Amino acid sequence: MLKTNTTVTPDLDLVYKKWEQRAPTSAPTSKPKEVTGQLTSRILCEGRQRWTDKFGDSVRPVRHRKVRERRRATSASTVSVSSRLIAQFKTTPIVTADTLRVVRPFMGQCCACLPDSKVDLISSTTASLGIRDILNVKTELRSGGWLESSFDQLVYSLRRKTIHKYPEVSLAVLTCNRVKEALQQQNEEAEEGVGQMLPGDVGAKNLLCGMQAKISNRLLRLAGWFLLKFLSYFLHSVQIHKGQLEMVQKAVARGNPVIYIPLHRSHLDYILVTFILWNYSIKAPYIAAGDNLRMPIFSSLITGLGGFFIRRKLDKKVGRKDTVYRAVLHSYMQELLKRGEALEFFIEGGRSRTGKACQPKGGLVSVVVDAQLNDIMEDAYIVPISINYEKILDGNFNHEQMGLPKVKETFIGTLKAIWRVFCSDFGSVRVEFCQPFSLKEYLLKIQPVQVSPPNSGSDLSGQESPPESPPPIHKAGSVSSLFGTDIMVEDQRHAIKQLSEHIVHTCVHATPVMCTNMLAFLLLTKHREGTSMKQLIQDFDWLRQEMKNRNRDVAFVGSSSEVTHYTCALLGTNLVQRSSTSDCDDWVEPVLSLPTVFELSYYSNTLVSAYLLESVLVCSVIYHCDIGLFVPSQSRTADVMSASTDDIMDTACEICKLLRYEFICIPPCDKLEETLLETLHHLISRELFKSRDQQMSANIDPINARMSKQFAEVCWEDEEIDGGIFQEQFIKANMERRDCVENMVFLHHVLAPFLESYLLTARQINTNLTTELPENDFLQSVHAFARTRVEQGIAGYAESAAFESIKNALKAFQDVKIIDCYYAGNIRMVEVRDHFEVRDKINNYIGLLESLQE
Ligand SMILES: CCCCCCCCCCCCCCCC(=O)SCCNC(=O)CCNC(=O)[C@H](O)C(C)(C)COP(=O)(O)OP(=O)(O)OC[C@H]1O[C@@H](n2cnc3c(N)ncnc32)[C@H](O)[C@@H]1OP(=O)(O)O
Repeated sequence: MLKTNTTVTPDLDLVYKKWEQRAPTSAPTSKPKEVTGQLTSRILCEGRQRWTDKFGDSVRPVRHRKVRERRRATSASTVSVSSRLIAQFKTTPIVTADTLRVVRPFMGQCCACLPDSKVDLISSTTASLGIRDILNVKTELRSGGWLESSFDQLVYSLRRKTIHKYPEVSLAVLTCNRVKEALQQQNEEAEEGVGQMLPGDVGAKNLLCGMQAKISNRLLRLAGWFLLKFLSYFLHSVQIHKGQLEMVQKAVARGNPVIYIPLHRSHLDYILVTFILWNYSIKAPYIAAGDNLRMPIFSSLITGLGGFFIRRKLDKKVGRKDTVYRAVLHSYMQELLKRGEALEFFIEGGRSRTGKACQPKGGLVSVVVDAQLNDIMEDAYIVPISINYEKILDGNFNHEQMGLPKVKETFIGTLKAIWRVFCSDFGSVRVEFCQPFSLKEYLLKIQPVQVSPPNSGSDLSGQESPPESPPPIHKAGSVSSLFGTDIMVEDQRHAIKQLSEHIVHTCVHATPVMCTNMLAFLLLTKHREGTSMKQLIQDFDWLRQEMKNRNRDVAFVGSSSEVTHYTCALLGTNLVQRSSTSDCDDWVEPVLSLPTVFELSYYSNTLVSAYLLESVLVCSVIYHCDIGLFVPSQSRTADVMSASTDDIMDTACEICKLLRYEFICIPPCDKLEETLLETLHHLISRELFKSRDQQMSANIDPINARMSKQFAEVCWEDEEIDGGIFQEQFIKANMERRDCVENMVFLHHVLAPFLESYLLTARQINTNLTTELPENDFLQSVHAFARTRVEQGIAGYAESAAFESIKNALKAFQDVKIIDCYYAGNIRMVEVRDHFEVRDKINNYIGLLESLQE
């Protein structure tokens, strides 16, 4: 059968290509019947054969019949004929099979800094348990009787054990000392004329009523059945790793609270997490929901399914802490934790607008840490979660990346969005539950937290509490730092920040790579001017191998050719354009105009983390060695300057520091210098860089000596550094080999759009920020400048006009003490720092960033 297929393939391709050239895509019905018939059966045959070859007869491609029929009916006008055919038979590349167990890397394992958690909950079989498609319940209904086969979803739903007891905590919250003291303090302030007087505890009661969840087992069961039935209308599969869920089940069984912390990509995230847990009969978590979701009908659904409402900003007024609100929220969460309930919150504080993880927020994490430090619970398990979509359900964020305000959620808007979702195709979703780790172990490992007195947890009210008493409520007024000069608590704040960053870093590196991420990444880094389909498929293969080498999981299988065609169709013609060329191969081109390019870079950004440090080092070498990477190859000289490792490392660290609002480059338990040195070594071993030793006299500063020593240790283990002489390493780019140059250009392209945003922000600070300005006005002016550059064709990368990057750049320049921000009333102002070195500093940054532009 395989033989027949291989012989048939070229002929059919030819017939099909000829037909496609004749028939315009707008008239797909003109396709001759015999071609459609032949092609259809070929694809089906090939697909089935490949499937059987790979997985045997026991596993079938999962595809909902209704979806197939509906998609057949609706897809005609939107995608080209070839793409449409591929989309219809997409079961081949997308797989939800048990038997994938051997080839896939097991993602999300605990970091080496948590040795006990790393070996806890996991067994020798965990990694090999394989992938499951949650929407396919047939595999779970073993008996296969009449009832099961006719009403599979209903039977499955009724068999879930969802009768859990959810505690009532209102009384405990309202009578706890923290809330009472907060009310007392507020009333004292009101008497002094600063705040508003509240009768008794009415204020706290109202706040709690509007906040708390009222989980209903019946509603959960109904929602579970509904989702089983309808998710397959717009999703092909929801893939999870069975081993990961087994670990979560074990953690839950221990009775300690489990804290689910997902990265936030879409409104479907929280639905999927509870839905998956429901599938495994695990108790639903209490989920922190921003009060922007408080809408008629939806509010009741949200609270009934586990959501509790929190303010997106805790304090209503800048500079005035709402102590009562903070106390109520804090006590509510801690009462739940005391009773062993699971919590879930989105640590980034909102959905990512860029496809990259956002900087984590510490507020809710601090409540959990506080509960641990105050022995409110014995221990808690943290479960980082990463969810990735082949196509994002929430549309795109182009509007906000163009500097326009976020459109507010409304009842009608939500209904429209749900309708739109039901009428579209979003491919598959992969949900990665990382290995749960013990909070106790993490906190014990961090010295500053350990040394804090037992009852001095950091909390939402920013308090330090004396032992044996509830924490006193802080004094209102401080805007930036809560704790003033109290070093111990400041340390604790830092520890909570580190924990949050650790969680986000784990999630980012566990994120499975979808086909849309890979295609967008290739188009934006390697083929901005477009390429032939043949070349694109080759590169797709190369990138798959790269991901494997970098221990990243790729969430699909199948031939790169089919996956590439399918991905082009899924992204759609407004992002990726295809045209036929004379040599019977398609030409594929990314759409780089504003604002479409932001959507493409959203998908591409998932992969940046895999190349981040290499790209940083290549940028550093470009800056120091002044290599003509961007000049045409014929005028390029192989004889290039070399630079000392110290200089290269310093600049690389500086770039990482500058980009700290874009990426968490390394987990907080690692040292940046060491990780960069390892990466440098790796690049030398790949021959992208050449290294050369130079004997230096001992008259050197200790930092340089240490760096070179470290480098020598990493690169040349047997090399001795003795007495006053050491070997200083010099690095230069390998311009002699074409593949090395191409690789460097590629690695440069990974970060170049971000660096361009930073460059134009620096230039605007230098020239336009002559007096203090409202931050928003200044941001808008930088953004207008960025857009104009794109429109005039001056910009190297249209993505550089992304509003999010410009905002991050401004924050970074504040961090490196070039600008100052302060509040004038409720308005945030920016100004250039009044310091004699500031101009030199900004010019240095401009120099560095300009050297990295093509
Ligand atoms: C089977 C069927 C299934 C169906 C199933 C359906 C499920 C149906 C459920 C729906 C569920 C919806 C879910 C929607 C999803 C969202 O709505 S996402 C948006 C809402 N969620 C979040 O934002 C969570 C993460 N955010 C946070 O943690 C933020 O810190 C907060 C709590 C929102 C506050 O933000 P903020 O006002 O901007 O303040 P922030 O600077 O973060 O700090 C606040 C305080 O925290 C403390 N803090 C902050 N950082 C630190 C630190 N490092 N150390 C110590 N203390 C710190 C301090 O006390 C600080 O106060 P200050 O001393 O600075 O004044």
